[in-house]
Formats: sequence, structure tokens, C-alpha cells
Amino acid sequence: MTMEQNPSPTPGPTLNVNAAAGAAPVGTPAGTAADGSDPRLIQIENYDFFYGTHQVLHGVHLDIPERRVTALIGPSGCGKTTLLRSINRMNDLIDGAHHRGDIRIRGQSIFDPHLEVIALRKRIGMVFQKSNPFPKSIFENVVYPLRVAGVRQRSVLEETAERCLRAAALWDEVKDRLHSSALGLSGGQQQRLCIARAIANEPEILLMDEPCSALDPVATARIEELILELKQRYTIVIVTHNMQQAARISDFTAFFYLGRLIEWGPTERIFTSPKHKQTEDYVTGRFG
Ligand SMILES: Nc1ncnc2c1ncn2[C@@H]1O[C@H](COP(=O)(O)OP(=O)(O)OP(=O)(O)O)[C@@H](O)[C@H]1O
Repeated sequence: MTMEQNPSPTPGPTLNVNAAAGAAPVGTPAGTAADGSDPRLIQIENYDFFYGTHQVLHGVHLDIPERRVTALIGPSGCGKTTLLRSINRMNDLIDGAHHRGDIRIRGQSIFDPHLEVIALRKRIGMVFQKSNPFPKSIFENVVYPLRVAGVRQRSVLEETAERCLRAAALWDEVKDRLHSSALGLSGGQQQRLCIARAIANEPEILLMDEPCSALDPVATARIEELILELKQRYTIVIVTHNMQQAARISDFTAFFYLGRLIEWGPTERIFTSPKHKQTEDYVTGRFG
């Protein structure tokens, strides 16, 4: 079914039809990207995940292309956040959690016993559903990852703060109050601050777990614009419940249901001609 045939009373999402321009050939991100980016930067291979005896992901195979936005969508509880948090091994911290299968970044397994988890997490920034600035100044929030890494040089900290705040489209709003508390910023500004902090270590990958769910439409639009800019430099994986948002900002979409990856591909195809009925029902709002 095409969007035009959509019988749903609500209009279908506006598609970001040009988002994948320059990406892999339509139909699969596994081809060669015109801009030289790696169409398989992150390879998720036959990945199962368990909380104790409860298996929540089943045999997931997914390639995530470099410098594109990949949206993970699906009904509540289908395992999107679990998969997202597997990519930076955040689930390691949960008692009884274990997995089978593999996740590779640039061909290297993230579970390789020789790989340091701290080094892995430096390559991957994360932004959460609810903004979580520290009760510190705006400046100290942004440079926090550098402080933790032992960077003391004032000029480096200042350059980083400005670079990241500019990249997060927040610089003009805060440049005159860098040393005021971050808690005085609006919700949308706090979320952009968290994005600035997430890119302070110059990660390759940005994981975003429903970054706009606590924001009003204006703040959401700012974050969406920002995501479209950030993908020039970063590989972005975003969990979202908002179909319009997935359609607007993502190049590729992966639809999950009950812990299984049902379908994935260029967002335009997933939204206009899904191959599976479950995908079609979900993206057209018939269940969720
Ligand atoms: N720390 C945990 N311990 C045990 N079970 C968990 C834990 N976190 C998640 N689960 C379970 O794993 C399953 C998948 O949860 P997950 O949060 O990954 O799904 P989701 O698709 O992101 O859901 P939502 O859209 O509601 O955030 C659910 O059944 C959930 O109850």
C-alpha cells in the first residue's frame, strides 16, 4: 500500500525523501555509498538478548550505515532500547543480562575480550529520553567527558565547549552565560546541551533514545533540525515512537515486533511500500 492509499483518518507522515540521497542504492544499505561512507559501520549479527531467562531479542541481523540516521521503531516492549543500549554495552551493567551473536563496529566485535569498554563508549555518545544535565554550569556540562579523561588545558576545554555548543545549535543562546547553572535552561535547551556533551569526545556514533519525547513541538523541531545537521559527521541511531519523526529525519528504518526485526530498509520504502503487513499496520497507525 502506498501513502496515497492510506485509509487511516490521520494524514501519513511527511517523508524525508531526499534523506538517503548519496547513500547506498535504494533497497539496501549494503551497497557502496557514493560518498565513501561505510554502509555497514555497525553490523548486528544473529543477536539474541536475555534479561535472565527472559529473551527479548531474537536473531537480529541489521547493518547500520555510517553518517546516516537509522530509526528503530516498533510497539512498546519490542526491544528497541535494549538493542540501542547493546551497541555501547550499557546492558553489561544489568545483573543476569546476557547475549548471543555479535555486534561489530568497523568489523571489530564490541565483545572482543581485548577491547576496553571505556574506549568503546568514548566512540559512542548517548542521549536519553529525559535530558540529564549535571547540576553544574553549562560550560562544565559540555567539557565533563574531557575532565573525566584528565584534560586540564583551559584552551582545549574552551575550544571544545564552543565547538560542541555550536554543533548543538546552542552557542548563540548561551555564550553569555556559560558559567550559569545548566538547570536554568529550558527542556529543549537542556536536551541540546546533552547532545553537546555527547559529542565532546568526538564520537563516531550517536545513540538517541527517544530524545524528543519530553519536548514540546518547537523544541522537537530544533532537535530534528540538529539531527539532520549532525548526520554529516556522525552515525545516528535513534529510537522513536513518533512515526512522523522517523519519516522526517531518518534515512533507514528498522521495524521491530516482539523482539524480532520484521523489516528494515530505506525509510521511504518502509513507509510507502512495506513488505510485511505488520510493518504496514504499524506505520499507518493501525496498532502501536
Ligand atoms: N532491566 C531490565 N530487566 C528486565 N527486563 C527488562 C529490562 N529492561 C527491559 N526489560 C524488558 O525487555 C523487553 C524489551 O524492553 P525495551 O525497553 O528494550 O523495549 P522498547 O521497545 O524500547 O520499549 P519502549 O518503547 O516501551 O521503550 C520488555 O519486555 C521489558 O520489560
